[in-house]
Amino acid sequence: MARYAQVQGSVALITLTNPPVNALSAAVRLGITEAVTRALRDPKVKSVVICGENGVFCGGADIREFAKPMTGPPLVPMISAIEEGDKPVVAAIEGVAFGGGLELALGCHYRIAHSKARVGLPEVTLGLLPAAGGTQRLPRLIGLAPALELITTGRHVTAQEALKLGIVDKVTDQSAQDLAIQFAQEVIGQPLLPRKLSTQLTPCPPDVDTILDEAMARVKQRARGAMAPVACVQAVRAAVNLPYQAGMQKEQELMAFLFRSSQARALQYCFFAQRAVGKWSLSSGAHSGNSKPRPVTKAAVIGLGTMGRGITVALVKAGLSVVAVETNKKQLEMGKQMVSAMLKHDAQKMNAVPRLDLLHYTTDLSELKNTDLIIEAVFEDMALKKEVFKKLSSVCKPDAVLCTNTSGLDVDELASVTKRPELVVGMHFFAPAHVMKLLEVVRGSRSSPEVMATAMHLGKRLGKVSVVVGNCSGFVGNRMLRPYLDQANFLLEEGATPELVDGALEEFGFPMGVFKVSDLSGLDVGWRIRKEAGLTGPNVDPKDPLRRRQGRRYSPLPDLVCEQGRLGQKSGRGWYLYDKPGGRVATPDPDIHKLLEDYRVRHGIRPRQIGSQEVLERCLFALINEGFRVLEDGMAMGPEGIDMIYVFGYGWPRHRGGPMFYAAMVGLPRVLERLEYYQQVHPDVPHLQPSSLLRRLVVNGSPPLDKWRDFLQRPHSQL
Ligand SMILES: CCCCCCCCCCCCC[C@H](O)CC(=O)SCCNC(=O)CCNC(=O)[C@H](O)C(C)(C)COP(=O)(O)OP(=O)(O)OC[C@H]1O[C@@H](n2cnc3c(N)ncnc32)[C@H](O)[C@@H]1OP(=O)(O)O
Repeated sequence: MARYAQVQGSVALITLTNPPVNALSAAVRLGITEAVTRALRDPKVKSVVICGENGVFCGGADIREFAKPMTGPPLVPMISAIEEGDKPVVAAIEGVAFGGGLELALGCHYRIAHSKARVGLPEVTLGLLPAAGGTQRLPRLIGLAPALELITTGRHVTAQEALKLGIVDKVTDQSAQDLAIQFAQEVIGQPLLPRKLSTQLTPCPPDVDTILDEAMARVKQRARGAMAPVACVQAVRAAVNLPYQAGMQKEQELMAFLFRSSQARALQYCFFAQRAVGKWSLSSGAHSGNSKPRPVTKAAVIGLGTMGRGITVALVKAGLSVVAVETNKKQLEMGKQMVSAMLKHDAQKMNAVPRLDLLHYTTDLSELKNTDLIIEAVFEDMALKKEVFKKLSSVCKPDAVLCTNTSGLDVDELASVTKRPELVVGMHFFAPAHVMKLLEVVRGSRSSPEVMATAMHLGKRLGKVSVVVGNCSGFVGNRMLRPYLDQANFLLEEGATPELVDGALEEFGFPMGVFKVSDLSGLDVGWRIRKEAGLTGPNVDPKDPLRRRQGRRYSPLPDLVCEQGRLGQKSGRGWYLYDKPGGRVATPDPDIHKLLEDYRVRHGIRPRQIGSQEVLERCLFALINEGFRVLEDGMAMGPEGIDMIYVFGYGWPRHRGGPMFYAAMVGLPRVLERLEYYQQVHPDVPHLQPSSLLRRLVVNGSPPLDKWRDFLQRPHSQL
């Protein structure tokens, strides 16, 4: 796991060999320890180079080992032995030096990086802190403020920035390993003490306490309840206030606390879940490993509304040539201006040139003859979308892939109007489409493996976390949102206020509560959908009482709010009051409180005190229950997919792992018991009826999440 060789006569070359990222597993740590001991003992060896095989220095500690009992030599003494030795050690960094990998390099006396390499301490994103001396050595090397920033955010740094910051000593376009070997010979005999970071003091500006206090305030504000960033600041404080050994002691104490936390488990689960969803499989046996994507060099977007514009920007940024089609000339001109502005803004931030040359705008669908893949993003109306698909089917080349960006309409119905249903697939982007990381790739019953591979591959090129989902109403994300929204509305009827519900959800870790999000999206969106579904407006069954629709409880509160012209942020009033139309600062609105009070009086509802716990249980457990139904119906590959959809598309706090992971953390028996309780109290709310999968899992002793698949009734997959 670490290869030893003697090169150029006097240089010991230690190569980490643990593909794919040379993670510091027990075997690698043992290999390094033995190799370093050998090099330090061998009188013929005058200096040492440490590098990684296959163009990667090291991706850090082996995260998979964190769930198992620790074995092998620990990292801290291993790195100390390198630093304390009397021979110069040079780290040759190619690819990445992340986490424990960078800490290993910081224990070396010199660091040489390839120009394409990246370094960083991303432990915070795993709910941890750099606990192999990173919080003590990095501030000593680059100073307090930059070290705080890197450690609390986990940001990756390019070789060029690392050179500027002083993390690395040299950057090369050639082989970092060759330069390191040459350099290791040049530094033989030079004093080593100034290169041993543990012997140095952290360079501190006079306002050190202010810097630390401000950093603490900043991370607390951003962390939304995550503990690791706070612990990172505490550890770095120790690098300023304490001698090295005491600082290391503090680092270990803080790490021990984080290491055992449910947040660390959740964040590490997310790390692997994010990678797992990319490895999709279908019930037919096709999977990501045996299905080849079609080449896509030229794409098209139909419709230049908000979604179409975002999708266009995302495609151009990924380097694709794009034809943007909008039949309305005025809308086309507006879309063109907005897309150009977005691309220019993005390019400016990255100090790059906007690729406007990749774009072609037209009102004419017949210009799509040569495009490989088309994404339809017109208004959410089945008749209109069908008309577009019919035209696309006759205009586009026979092997062009046709995608729809519908947020919940039936992909099969759209496919049925084309002559190539096997080449039709859903690509459900989330607004703003060039920013949001989530993509639901919706498999229609006839979508071919090749077309699934193409959509998933394109998602990856766009930098999205793409999740394969089944073709059901609302797909996965929006389907699970419905019970959540319903519960929030019911809570208002029963005595809550929008700010009480939102407060509980924000305290839980959502960036915005449900009512603030609704105001941001525009309340008319849901209003229109409810009208079309016959839940409000002229199509309501006249026999239905006001608070009951289609055999179940219904809250007309959102409709009443819309009827008053309160459409959310854009109209300056929604569930909250805003300073102006388009304003963003929400303040509680006495008119909404009055509306709620009058409503309760009118319907004879006696308001009651509602606490945060009830808000969370009713909103989140209802959503989770629908997640179990999604699994039961075979609409998702597994709980990991659902969790990634919620983390990347709906603001679910990552340190809580996603709804299904959260359910497992809370305990499935508890979730079931609370759902049963609320179902008894609200028998007219079917979505509180616990799903049969949840019941089966509880009866079977609540197996861990990765075993849930075994309890699905077969054949179940609709994928
Ligand atoms: C009980 C009380 C105990 C108390 C105290 C305990 C103290 C313990 C002491 C520990 C000391 C801590 C030391 C250190 O500070 C901690 C760390 O180093 S944590 C790890 C930090 N590193 C990272 O976060 C990097 C994570 N990886 C990446 O960012 C990327 O994978 C990459 C390296 C940039 C490569 O990206 P890609 O090329 O895109 O490839 P993938 O991402 O798809 O990865 C490929 C493959 O590799 C797996 N993998 C990647 N990194 C790791 C890793 N560090 N460990 C294990 N596995 C890793 C990844 O999962 C992929 O595999 P797949 O999932 O597809 O099977």
